[in-house]
Amino acid sequence: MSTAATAEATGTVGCACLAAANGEAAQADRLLRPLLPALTPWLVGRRWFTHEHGCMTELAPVTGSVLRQDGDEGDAAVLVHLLVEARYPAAAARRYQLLLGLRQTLPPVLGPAAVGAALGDPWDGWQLYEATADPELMSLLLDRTAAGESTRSLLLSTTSAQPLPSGLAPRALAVEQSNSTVVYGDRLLLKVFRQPEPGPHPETEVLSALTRLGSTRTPHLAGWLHTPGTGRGSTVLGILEDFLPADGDGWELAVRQAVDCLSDDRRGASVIEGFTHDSHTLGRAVAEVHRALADAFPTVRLKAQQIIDTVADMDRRLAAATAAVPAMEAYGSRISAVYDDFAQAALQGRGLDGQRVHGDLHLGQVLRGRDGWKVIDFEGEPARPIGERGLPQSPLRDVAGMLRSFDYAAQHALFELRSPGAEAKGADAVAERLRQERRARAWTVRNRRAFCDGYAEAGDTDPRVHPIAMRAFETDKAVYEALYEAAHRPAWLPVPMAAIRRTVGSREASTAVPARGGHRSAGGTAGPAAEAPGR
Ligand SMILES: Nc1ncnc2c1ncn2[C@@H]1O[C@H](COP(=O)(O)OP(=O)(O)O)[C@@H](O)[C@H]1O
Ligand SMILES: O=P(O)(O)O[C@H]1O[C@H](CO)[C@@H](O[C@H]2O[C@H](CO)[C@@H](O)[C@H](O)[C@H]2O)[C@H](O)[C@H]1O
Repeated sequence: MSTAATAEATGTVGCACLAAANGEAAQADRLLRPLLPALTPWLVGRRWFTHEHGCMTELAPVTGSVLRQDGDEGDAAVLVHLLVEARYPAAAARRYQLLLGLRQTLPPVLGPAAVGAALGDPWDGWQLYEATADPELMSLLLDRTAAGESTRSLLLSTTSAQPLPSGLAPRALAVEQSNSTVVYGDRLLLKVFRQPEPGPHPETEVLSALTRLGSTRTPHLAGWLHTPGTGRGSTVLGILEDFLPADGDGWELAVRQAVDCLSDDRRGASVIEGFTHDSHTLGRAVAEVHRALADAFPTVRLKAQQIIDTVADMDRRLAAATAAVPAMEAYGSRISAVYDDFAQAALQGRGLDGQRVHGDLHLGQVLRGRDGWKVIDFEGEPARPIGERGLPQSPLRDVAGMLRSFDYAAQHALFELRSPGAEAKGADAVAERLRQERRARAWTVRNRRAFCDGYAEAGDTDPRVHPIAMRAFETDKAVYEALYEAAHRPAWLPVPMAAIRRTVGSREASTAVPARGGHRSAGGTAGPAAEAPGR
């Protein structure tokens, strides 16, 4: 890896900064203009691009900078860092962070990252591509910013006075969700936020607090990329954390085990119980993380008004989901009844403990390593405004997210086992399918129970003593999932819809709607042995 220097927007080598405060957008505009023709169609196809109602009218530059290797002959790879704003006639603008590579000729290995050709100076005819796929450029980014030779619009702050390890080989993680991730030599991981917003970032806040506390259940924060300034004047662009070696994330491990457990061929006593120990230790790990978060951030007692506000928020989400998912309409009043139970319990004086939470906890957010489960991705729920994600909430929300995830894993295992045209293959195939469905339900119940047992042992509360709150949180999560699936994976929509059907059904079947005075908390009291709702 050669050394590097920053270059000006014009592409002239030797100037350490791109944009002075004045005219920053104008310089970014000069950078963006030749890239726009190829960039726009590519951008709208990204998994992290949000499609608003109405056509995007403009992709406007906000800031831009260029990093290039020192001493190159003008034909080496160039890294263009851009913040751009997608603008719409009738929706708020959205800001995106782009890391783009430019080379005169694209090597075949970078073919899958290709965006198109630049048109106009200073890179007319150069090939544009997604830079996180290019190890050379990702080394350049980390080395330069770590050396403090950043551009004016891109800085790296670190949590330790020790220098970062150098010479680590970068590789992009193939999974691309809301963000893009690059691993450096299995030591460090850089997560690039694709829709960065000004102000403090929930994940930086949580990981820096937990790193200070010495938490062993979460990755240590090594640093963060950001724009200059302080408070709301600065934008966190990415975080650098320890890479946690793992045999897999909870989702892969759970689905793999559930497939074995559901199928006739692979079943045995050890397979049936296969994941329950993991679910149990996972419950304990999540309780430990909740305890650490309660130590690091303020805790509150959520009283009637706050719970009523939460219910109003759930109702708003339900309205949005009903507009987006026609099948939701049939359940609207029954879902509202689940939320009303929660509000009623609060009005009868039963509160809940509130604290900083994860906000988007599911099996994909936990990694199983040699020393147990680790919890990652503290960005909070992507659909919530960033400024609200750090507000104290009931940790039962996270528990509800994880319980929903066990249902997802079992349903996904069923999907993987589906043999096309089973019905046409006769009675045996139909009977096998029914067996698999029964086993999927049993797998879910077993693992939810094991998780709650672990959580109750290591934490302050057993989620099952709060059936009313849990039913509301799980229903709200399923409504969120329906919205998410409708937008991103319509084929998965039946999973949350089936959960909603069961949850409203379980409310109607139960006699759990409590009599006045019969509760300890807004969650209600069903006794510690009660099964978590939704089954
Ligand atoms: N500290 C870490 N150590 C190892 N792998 C990680 C770490 N953080 C994230 N990952 C991996 O990167 C993937 C994406 O990370 P995540 O924080 O969930 O990003 P996103 O917000 O885009 O979903 C995870 O599913 C996990 O496989
Ligand atoms: O990981 P992200 O922060 O991007 O979370 C979003 O995407 C998740 C899907 O990748 C989505 O999770 C839903 O699907 C999971 C299986 O793919 C399942 O384990 C979760 O229980 C389910 O909610 C998540 O809701 C969304 O915010």
